Amino acid sequence: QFHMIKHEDLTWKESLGQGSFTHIFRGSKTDQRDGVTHTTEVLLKVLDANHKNCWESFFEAASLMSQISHKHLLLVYGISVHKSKNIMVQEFVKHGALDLYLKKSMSVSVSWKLDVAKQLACALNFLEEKNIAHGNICAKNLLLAREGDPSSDNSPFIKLSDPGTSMALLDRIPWVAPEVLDTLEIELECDKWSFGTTLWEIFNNGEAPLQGQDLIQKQQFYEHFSNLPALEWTELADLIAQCMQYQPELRPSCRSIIRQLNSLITSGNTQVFAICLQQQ
Ligand SMILES: N#Cc1ccc(Nc2nc(N)cc(-n3cnc(CCO)c3)n2)cc1
Repeated sequence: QFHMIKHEDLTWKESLGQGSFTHIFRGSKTDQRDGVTHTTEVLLKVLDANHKNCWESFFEAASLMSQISHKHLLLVYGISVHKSKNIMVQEFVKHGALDLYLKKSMSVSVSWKLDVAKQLACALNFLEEKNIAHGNICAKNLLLAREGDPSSDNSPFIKLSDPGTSMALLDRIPWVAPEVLDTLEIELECDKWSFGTTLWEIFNNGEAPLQGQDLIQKQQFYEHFSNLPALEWTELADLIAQCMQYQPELRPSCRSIIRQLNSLITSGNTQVFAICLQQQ
């Protein structure tokens, strides 16, 4: 159900790091179209040979993303199978994963963060309308295509990456919704929970929630119905709390999330505007 790419059409460049079961490389692919050779910069995501057992979810993720297209969904060109390696060929997104970007550049503004949050909410709304659950929403799976900088006033642009191989569920606490640990089913409401966790990450400069806690402590976080430490901005903390409700049916719809983000953007701008007026 997706395009097969010949191994000889791929060029491998430097390694860009390792995920849990995957290794990523910068690369390029060539293809002939109407007799002309095109070379495209790509991201090569290799699934470790010794994790072949989860290659189904790897390819399922790829095929899901390649069947639908949206400006905030990562483009997957296809897959390539060579010897014992399964390779997903993705569009190369210029600035890489958002969690690393936020950790590096501590100076992104509140409006920048709200803009990114709104783009993610739009991507989720698109998936919700197609009744597709992503299952692995987190800052690491948000890729930054455009930095956007305050001077030239152009805004950031993100792409939601493939769900990736479903890592061990306990490791994904507190991104994975609590009910998933019981049902092992990914529903639309699960993405709302993960959206709340990702919002928390974005407004904590990419810091991972429950950083450094071991699996027992993470399991207890759910057993005690705990919540993440609330942000100072109470309206934003409220939105995160709504998304991270233990009862899935009480979590807000994407439309409600977008509406609340819009009013935070407006109120944020109003506050900045008021401060500017005071300073005149
Ligand atoms: N320095 C640097 C730098 C690194 C990477 C990119 N580009 C890119 N493009 C993609 N399609 C996917 C990813 N990617 C990054 N981490 C993961 C694993 C977690 O999802 C996937 N990175 C750009 C610059």
